[in-house]
Amino acid sequence: MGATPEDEKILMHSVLDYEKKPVHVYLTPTKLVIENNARPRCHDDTNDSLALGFQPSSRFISHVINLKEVIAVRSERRLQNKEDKLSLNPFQDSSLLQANKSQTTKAFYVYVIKRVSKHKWRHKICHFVSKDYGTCHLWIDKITEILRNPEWKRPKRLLVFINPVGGKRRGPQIFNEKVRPLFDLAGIYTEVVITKRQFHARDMIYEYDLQTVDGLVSVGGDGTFSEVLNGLLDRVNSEAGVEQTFRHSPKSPSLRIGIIPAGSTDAVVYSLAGINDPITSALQIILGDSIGMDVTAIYKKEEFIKYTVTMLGYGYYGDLLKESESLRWMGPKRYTWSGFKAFVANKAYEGEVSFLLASEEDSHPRDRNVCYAGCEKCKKSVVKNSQAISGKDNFLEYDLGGASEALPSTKRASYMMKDGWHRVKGRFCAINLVTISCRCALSPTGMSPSSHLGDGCMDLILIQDCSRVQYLRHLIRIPDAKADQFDFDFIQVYRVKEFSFQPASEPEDADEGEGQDRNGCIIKMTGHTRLASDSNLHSIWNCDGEVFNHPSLYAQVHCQLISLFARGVEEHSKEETLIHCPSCCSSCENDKHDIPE
Ligand SMILES: Nc1ncnc2c1ncn2[C@@H]1O[C@H](COP(=O)(O)OP(=O)(O)OP(=O)(O)O)[C@@H](O)[C@H]1O
Repeated sequence: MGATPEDEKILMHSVLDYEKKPVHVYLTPTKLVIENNARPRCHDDTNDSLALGFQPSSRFISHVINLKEVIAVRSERRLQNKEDKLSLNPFQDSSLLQANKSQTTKAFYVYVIKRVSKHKWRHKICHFVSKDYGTCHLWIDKITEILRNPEWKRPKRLLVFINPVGGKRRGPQIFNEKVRPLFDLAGIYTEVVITKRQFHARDMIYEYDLQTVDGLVSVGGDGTFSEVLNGLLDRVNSEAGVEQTFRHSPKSPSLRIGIIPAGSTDAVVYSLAGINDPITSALQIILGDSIGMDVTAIYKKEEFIKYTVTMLGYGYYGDLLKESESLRWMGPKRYTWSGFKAFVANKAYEGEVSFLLASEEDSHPRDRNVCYAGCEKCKKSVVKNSQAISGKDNFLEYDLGGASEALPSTKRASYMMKDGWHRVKGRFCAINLVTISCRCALSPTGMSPSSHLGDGCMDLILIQDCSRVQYLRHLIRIPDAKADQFDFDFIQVYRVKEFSFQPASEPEDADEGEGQDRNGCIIKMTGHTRLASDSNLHSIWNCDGEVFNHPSLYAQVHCQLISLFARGVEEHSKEETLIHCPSCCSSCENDKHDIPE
């Protein structure tokens, strides 16, 4: 049961029927408190709608509804009018409707979210009946007024982009059947655009009057979200006069982005919510949940290419993507097949990786400190980052010595140069750089399970040239939440702020080092001896699931550059408490008002 709101101001009190029993109901600025009828009455029940000063007592409270988790409140009459017009009310089963027809004006419904299983949200309907029309409408008006509290930042108007070809091509259907009815219920106006081509969403964001909306919504996979993100960041930076030069400091947009998963991998949504469930994501948008997420800017040499949020993968994940692009007709299964082919090919690529370590002494990719909703590490990082930005160029300000000592037993084969950069040269099966954990259905804890959404760091995973058996041992640990997928001699992991890669075979190698101290030793990672062939010379980069053909790449992360309509992954133990909340489990179990999936 939630905290007793005895210390909260009581805005309203009435005796109402709830679950067919008379109960005392109290309204506070944040809660609806239901007290069972065992409490002795000290008020005239016929005129108690504003019985201020009558406090609930924790001894009698049977149910607390958190108003921050209320989607909407509706009168029964409004629902019945809608029912008459549409002949089907998606939020109510017909038996309940029939039963209530005799009380057309005295009942109201409170739609509140409920947690139905690990990370999955639905909504339930709490049905209240008052003695008269006036009391009923007083309750509706007062709750509606609280829900409109501007501090709760709930969106009222959204620009929605739906990719009709992403994933299993169900984007429009998912939006119309699962999301739109919830947005309508919450009174959110949407302008919907079904994208007609690649970059349609991005180009439209460049032109659209963004002042007229409270947020953008991407209905699709990671590629669609990436377009929306890049469109918004390009637009905001262009308007702010920020040139996207090498290592620029992008401006943070005030508009938030929501994501309704309808793609193949949905790694961003998975990492944000722990599940790729369109209804859960829609409910978090409605509640106005906000979370800051890191964004990585990537450059080819010094030329800005784009912003990314999930992963940059060279070698295994680059080859996998290259293969999968020609197999789009297979839908999401193409990744399994391409992954198998890339595994069998077992290629390794030569090059030099350079990186600037993060200064967080207490943080590294193997610390098992998972990022959950309300993550303290992310909260601290945003403050620390804003202090760093307000200082001068932070390029050489990281405490590299401290960070080096703090890293755990990870095999450290890098060499730190005088300029603070670490270098690793060798042959790599995979170079993976993740900005967030990159969870997905195949890997529920992600490519880097301890990566944070908003700590201003990327996790660098270097997989040295190794045998198929060794690589397979690593791969099979990825979906296993208890195993350490990085605990191998051929894998190194680092938490970094900046990164660059130069392939050994690129002609541009001749120019490298301009303006930087490149003197000093490079520790070589020795791998298996292979016969070099042309196809082994270089891979491509997999950037958020999109191909980037140029092997040399530079990446810099920006702490919580973007705000999303999301809550973060709720910790399982906390969720269980909520699911089995003794005060509400009976109404949760009895609820049968889900939108059909
Ligand atoms: N009408 C369209 N026709 C062709 N391509 C489109 C259209 N609309 C959007 N796109 C492009 O489709 C690409 C793939 O979309 P998306 O990433 O959403 O799906 P996915 O690849 O199946 O999912 P995921 O990225 O999660 O694996 C994106 O790059 C997007 O720009």
